[in-house]
Amino acid sequence: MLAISRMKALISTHCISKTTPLSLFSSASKSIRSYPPTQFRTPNLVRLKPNTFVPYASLSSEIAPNGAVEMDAASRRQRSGEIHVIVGPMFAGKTTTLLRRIQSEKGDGSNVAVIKSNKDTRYGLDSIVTHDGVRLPCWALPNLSSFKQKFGLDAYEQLDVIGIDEAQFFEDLYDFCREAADHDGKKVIVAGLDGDYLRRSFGSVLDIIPLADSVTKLTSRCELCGKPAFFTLRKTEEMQTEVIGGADVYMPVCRQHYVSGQVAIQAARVVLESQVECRSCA
Ligand SMILES: Nc1ncnc2c1ncn2[C@@H]1O[C@H](COP(=O)(O)OP(=O)(O)O)[C@@H](O)[C@H]1O
Ligand SMILES: Cc1cn([C@H]2C[C@H](O)[C@@H](COP(=O)(O)O)O2)c(=O)[nH]c1=O
Repeated sequence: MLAISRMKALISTHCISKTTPLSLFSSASKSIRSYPPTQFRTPNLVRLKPNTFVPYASLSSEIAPNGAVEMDAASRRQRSGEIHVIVGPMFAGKTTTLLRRIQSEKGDGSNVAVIKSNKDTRYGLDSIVTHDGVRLPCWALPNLSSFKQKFGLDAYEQLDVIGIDEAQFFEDLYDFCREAADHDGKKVIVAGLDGDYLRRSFGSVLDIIPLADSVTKLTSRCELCGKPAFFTLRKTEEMQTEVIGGADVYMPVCRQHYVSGQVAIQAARVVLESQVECRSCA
């Protein structure tokens, strides 16, 4: 109770109205600069991008000849970031959706960058590529913490939107997304597998759901019956979590075919293992 009344007193001494977001009380943002959600909109705010509002008084930006509002680095840092997560099984269109959103942001005049894991070397390291062959240049990195340094600190300041593909392979996903959205004011769009071939949580993708503004779960088509597919079946006998591959190794399946597929694969594995044992006995 004491703590709550102290907090209330602290808040009232700042003379902040009821509509002020809590982020304004963080030590990092002492002045009132940016207002994230639409419900906090007040008449003296100007709209820069969807869900980005900055008071006229603090606006430090220029109108480009094409009409786009160009923000300086300080304004970029002070506005509110966003995190959007796209999940689903393989072949569900996660990369396609990420690519479309990034291209749409670019079309709106945002500075964008896309990162993918350097573990996935299927289509080379310089682009993210959908299963349909659509590609976009990207940074292939071993981890996300190296991005700022590699991209360059000045260039990072200028970024509005960061896309992350194959997010399940990044161990530092949670810290990177939180820092980029909460402190650096970036919009982060993350695409990745929520589950592995055994339907276990994959990497840190599910850990960032509590940080997210939106979560989109996509489905594919079951390769065996054409019904909506929620899961990824591994067709080979490898048992480690990470095995890079495409349609040669994996297929999207519905619940019924996931269960029957797992039984068939397990039976095949038993047969193979007994054959190996027989050979070593002979
Ligand atoms: N075996 C397959 N099953 C389903 N879709 C496939 C398959 N092979 C290629 N595709 C195509 O892949 C597209 C999705 O590609 P992509 O966006 O890269 O998916 P994800 O990133 O979710 O794996 C589908 O729209 C479909 O046209
Ligand atoms: C299910 C599953 C997948 N992987 C790998 C296979 C691919 O290289 C990527 C997923 O790519 P996509 O863009 O979603 O098509 O992840 C894995 O290593 N382990 C798994 O269990």
